[in-house]
Amino acid sequence: MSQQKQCRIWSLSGLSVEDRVLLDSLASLGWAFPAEAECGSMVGLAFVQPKDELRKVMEQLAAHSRMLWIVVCDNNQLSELSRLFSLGIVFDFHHRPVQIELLSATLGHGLGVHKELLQLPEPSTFSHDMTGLYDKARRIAGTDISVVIHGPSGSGKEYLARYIHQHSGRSAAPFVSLNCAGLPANLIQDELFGHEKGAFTGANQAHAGVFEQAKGGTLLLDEIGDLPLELQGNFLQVLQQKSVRRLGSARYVPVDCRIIAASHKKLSDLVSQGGFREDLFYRLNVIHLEVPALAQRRDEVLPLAEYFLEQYAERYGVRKHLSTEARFLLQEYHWPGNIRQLQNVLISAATLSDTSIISGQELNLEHPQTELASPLADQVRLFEQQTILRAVRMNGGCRNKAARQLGISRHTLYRKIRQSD
Ligand SMILES: Nc1ncnc2c1ncn2[C@@H]1O[C@H](COP(=O)(O)OP(=O)(O)OP(=O)(O)O)[C@@H](O)[C@H]1O
Repeated sequence: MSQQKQCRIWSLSGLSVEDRVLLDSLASLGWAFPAEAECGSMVGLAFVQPKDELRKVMEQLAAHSRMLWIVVCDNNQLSELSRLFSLGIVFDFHHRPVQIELLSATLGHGLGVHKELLQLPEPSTFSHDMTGLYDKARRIAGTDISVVIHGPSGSGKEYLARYIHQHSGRSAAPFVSLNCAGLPANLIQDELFGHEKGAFTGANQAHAGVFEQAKGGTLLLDEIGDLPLELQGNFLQVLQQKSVRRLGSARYVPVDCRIIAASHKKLSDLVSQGGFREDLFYRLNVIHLEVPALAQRRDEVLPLAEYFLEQYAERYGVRKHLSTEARFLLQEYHWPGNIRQLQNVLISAATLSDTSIISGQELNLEHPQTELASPLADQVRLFEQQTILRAVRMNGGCRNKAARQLGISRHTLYRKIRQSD
């Protein structure tokens, strides 16, 4: 179902006949009201009835404060409910009798605003492989199956996880991410499971762990391969029991979130090396998604670069363009830091370049490290191959033109290409 004109319906004590007529009119303007579980929308239409206890209304809407609420109520309830407005929980009010066109416009505006507020990532996939990956992600988004995403740092693992969340029935609830790398075990434990006030010296306040924070939504455990072995056991227990207990508490809280684990290390390798529990691996790795390094999807480099420049233009009102040389260098670079590095390179070049055209030099790309350990002859051959490849690409694939540019005969160029194949 298209998410474009979806909104969630909420009501404490059912809908009146008048409200149902209103919904029919909205439907005729293209609005859909899917069930909560299928609804990808972040905007909700809350119906408040004259007999509703306003305190309860407030509590319930505040509990779903990530939703953007538009309230339909009676005129005399407006002043009391306006507190919700000042708390930032309600986006707008419409009082009965409602003007349908105006309400429809408010809902549309709400959808736009919410999307911007959360900066939901738009899928920008420009290669066949990546489109396939995102298609797969969309297919599994509707389920609660555990997913493991593997790929190098900066390649877009979290982006993909957010995409799954955004396309799931859980999108109105929080997306919470915890990076398990580089934190001492006791801190990770605290972040995962939380603690009660007074659970240890210095625990001045109760703290909800990420399982609780992600209630109803999605929990991304990034760099799960770095989770200490002793905590892997606790984590598995949470998954099996579907409940979590804060440190210092006797109470188990039900866990209601989809788990996505990401790692730049291959979990199956860690299992065989004894660094990751096999039972946890099988529990998590129901669906495996592989995000390739940017260097393995070179056809995406230039479209992504253009996409980042467009984003820059939208944000700063200045559209910068890439010179031919800059395009060529971007295409040739080895991108050890993947999409994150590409994004940083473009933002910095767009900011620092004096003119509207970004030159090759302004990209400030360091040269790829050649293997100094390899013999000189191999390095020369590698350099020659790269130069030829570059010349052929720069000449739109025409080998005759490339040979002319390189100052060698057509036969020599063909021979060298054959040798490198
Ligand atoms: N398909 C995409 N289109 C646009 N931007 C993307 C895409 N994939 C990733 N990005 C951007 O690239 C940057 C790095 O992505 P992300 O944080 O998802 O990588 P990661 O693999 O999770 O990195 P790390 O392992 O270091 O946490 C982010 O700013 C993200 O918005």
